[in-house]
Amino acid sequence: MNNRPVVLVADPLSPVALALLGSDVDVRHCDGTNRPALLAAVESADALLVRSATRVDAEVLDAAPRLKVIGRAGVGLDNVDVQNAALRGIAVVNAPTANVVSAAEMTCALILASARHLLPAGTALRQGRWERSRYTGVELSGKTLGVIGFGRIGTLVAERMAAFGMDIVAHDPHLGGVSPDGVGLLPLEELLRRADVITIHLPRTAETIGLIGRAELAAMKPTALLVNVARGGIVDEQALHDALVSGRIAGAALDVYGQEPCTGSPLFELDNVTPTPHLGASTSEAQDRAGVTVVEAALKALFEQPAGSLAA
Ligand SMILES: NC(=O)c1ccc[n+]([C@@H]2O[C@H](COP(=O)([O-])OP(=O)(O)OC[C@H]3O[C@@H](n4cnc5c(N)ncnc54)[C@H](O)[C@@H]3O)[C@@H](O)[C@H]2O)c1
Ligand SMILES: O=C(O)CC[C@@H](O)C(=O)O
Repeated sequence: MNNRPVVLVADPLSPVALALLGSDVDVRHCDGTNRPALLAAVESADALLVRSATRVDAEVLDAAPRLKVIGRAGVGLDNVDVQNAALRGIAVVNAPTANVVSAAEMTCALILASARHLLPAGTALRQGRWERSRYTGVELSGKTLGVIGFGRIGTLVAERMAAFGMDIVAHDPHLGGVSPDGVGLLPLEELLRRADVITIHLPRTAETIGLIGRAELAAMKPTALLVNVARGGIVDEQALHDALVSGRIAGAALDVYGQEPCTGSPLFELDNVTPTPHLGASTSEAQDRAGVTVVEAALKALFEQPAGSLAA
């Protein structure tokens, strides 16, 4: 069928979501991280579907005269120029709840892995070294978890880690001093001083970039573990490297990086760092939910008449 709206899929989406696109649209694929390919393909696109890898900035919007809707299959919208899209009348839809359980479970996995040195101990064993005393860990029960950003994922992490016997404190200035479930809200400096494990669950915004830098790392306990499953750039990676090398803090687990994909970093050389390649949302359940949410929203934007235009 000719004249079908073109839906450009620029990051891998779940097969369930792709099947839902159906035959009323012309589905095309490109690698959104390949800039020339993206700029060429978006020219004929009526809808653009992405995850976190494709950057949808002014240059992409300039190259997309037909675009009506951008679907972001996940939570963070920091890779989409939302304001610019709005000025052009392009709808932007995301899936704000689709992957939050997966991201929270990933965070808990990284907290446990860091506390018990699972990655370096397993790596040593694969290399033939049985290093039991080197990898003595710490218990989490009775320790304090500091959650920076107490929204959907931060709350889910707190609930889960409370089941391990952790005391929970949080920092979130946007909650107006009132936290769900009576969790103590603290100023950032106090949380940094008190927490044994600190986990970050913030959007990347002008306000949060560089929020955890040298001064904040210096305020933490020398035994502290820092976990970031939110966004790269919120933690200053050079300052973190220095703090980990000098023993200023004990360890870190990172799912996200200032530049992605990140295939080489001095942080990856350190035994007390547990790195993962932005896997927080990478479960089949989360990807199905996120993909279906944005496909449904994109089809609605393409085929439903906006209110007020029906009589025209
Ligand atoms: N690693 C992954 O795969 C993965 C998966 C999902 C989400 N994420 C990231 O996690 C982030 C958080 O997701 P969410 O669903 O919990 O979002 P959310 O909007 O529910 O919660 C974010 C919280 O951060 C708070 N906040 C904003 N600025 C702050 C600041 N300067 N200091 C303290 N708190 C601040 C907000 O008030 C809000 O309560 C997303 O924006 C996304 O970037 C990563
Ligand atoms: O699956 C992805 O692309 C990661 C998405 C995740 O970082 C999010 O913000 O939802």
